[in-house]
Amino acid sequence: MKNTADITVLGAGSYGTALAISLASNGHRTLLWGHNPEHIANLKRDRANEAFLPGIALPDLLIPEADLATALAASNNVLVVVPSHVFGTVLEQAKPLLRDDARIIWATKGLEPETGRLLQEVARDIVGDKYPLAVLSGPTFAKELAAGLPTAISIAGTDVTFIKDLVELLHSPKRLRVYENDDFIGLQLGGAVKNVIAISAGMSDGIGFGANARTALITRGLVELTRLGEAMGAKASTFMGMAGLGDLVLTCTDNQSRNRRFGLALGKGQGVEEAQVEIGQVVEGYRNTKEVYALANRLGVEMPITEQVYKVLYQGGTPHEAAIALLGREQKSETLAD
Ligand SMILES: NC(=O)C1=CN([C@@H]2O[C@H](COP(=O)(O)OP(=O)(O)OC[C@H]3O[C@@H](n4cnc5c(N)ncnc54)[C@H](OP(=O)(O)O)[C@@H]3O)[C@@H](O)[C@H]2O)C=CC1
Ligand SMILES: O=C(CO)COP(=O)(O)O
Repeated sequence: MKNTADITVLGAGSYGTALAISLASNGHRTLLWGHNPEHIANLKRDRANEAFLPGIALPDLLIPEADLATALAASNNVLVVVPSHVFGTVLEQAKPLLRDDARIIWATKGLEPETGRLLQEVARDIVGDKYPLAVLSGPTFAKELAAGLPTAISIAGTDVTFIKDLVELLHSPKRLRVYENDDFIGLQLGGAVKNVIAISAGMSDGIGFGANARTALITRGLVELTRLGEAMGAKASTFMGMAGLGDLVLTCTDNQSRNRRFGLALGKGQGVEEAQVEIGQVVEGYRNTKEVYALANRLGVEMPITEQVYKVLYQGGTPHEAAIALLGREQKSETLAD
């Protein structure tokens, strides 16, 4: 069989598979690489990813692949969809196998563990300046995307041609609307910070608070994200789009979100570890709360919701204490500067 593809996806979990399904459904030959050969063998046998997206058939043009070298030789377009804590590791593995004309995009939502660096910095550090980079961000639950339900998403990066080609590959007039955006930093940051705010919204609902509290958290979470974004050179207007408000509303309000479900479990009194095990998939906000909180402190940006989530996850605080601390803050006017 020919070893060429229009795009190679790295990461065969929920979202990597969903994006690969979407690309293949658009008529593009898509290689889907996963690091576990047994999992890839199951995908080939079942023509479905029963572990992550049960019951959804893989289109004929989606080719599961267990060998990284084969996957990376097949296409110059490389879409990375692994959790943020292994993003660097996977790029390190990929680096010696990349084609000269490779172009790298990721749909990972998070920051580098410990350093809190944006993934664009991690990628540049590992692969150098040679390859165009891009990010995909926005409100997109894997299951709905894979099922072909209408979805919209944003894309930004370092190279206009790469972005245009990616829009061509991803956009579907029937299912997926892809918006070009010129704020590379803002799109990455939105995807990381919304995870933290979704945990807070889940905690609030888990405690038994109502729609008023949840909506206040989304709204003030957007203020925190915008403040941090502006301090990092992003545009405030980006956060009124797909990767800001869009992803906040999605993940804070719907139980498909693992970050929200994690918060819900904590709000109901479950422990951090127990809640993660029960969810069984990546909960990016768990690690990313630490990175976002540290980043805010380094930049002197006030992020009270993030601070309270941090206290619950890492300092033994309870969701009730977090709520009391937020409600008891000093009165202020509703402007970004405050
Ligand atoms: N699911 C969604 O709806 C969305 C997810 N995202 C983002 O996409 C990223 C991936 O999330 P998602 O697919 O949902 O996560 P899942 O938990 O569903 O899957 C993660 C996948 O990554 C694999 N993996 C873990 N470690 C490595 C490694 N070292 N090398 C290669 N593969 C590895 C896992 O394999 P194994 O099972 O063997 O550990 C698994 O297949 C996250 O940043 C998430 O925020 C963004 C938008 C939507
Ligand atoms: O990023 C997502 C939707 O846009 C997925 O959210 P969770 O990681 O919380 O499930």
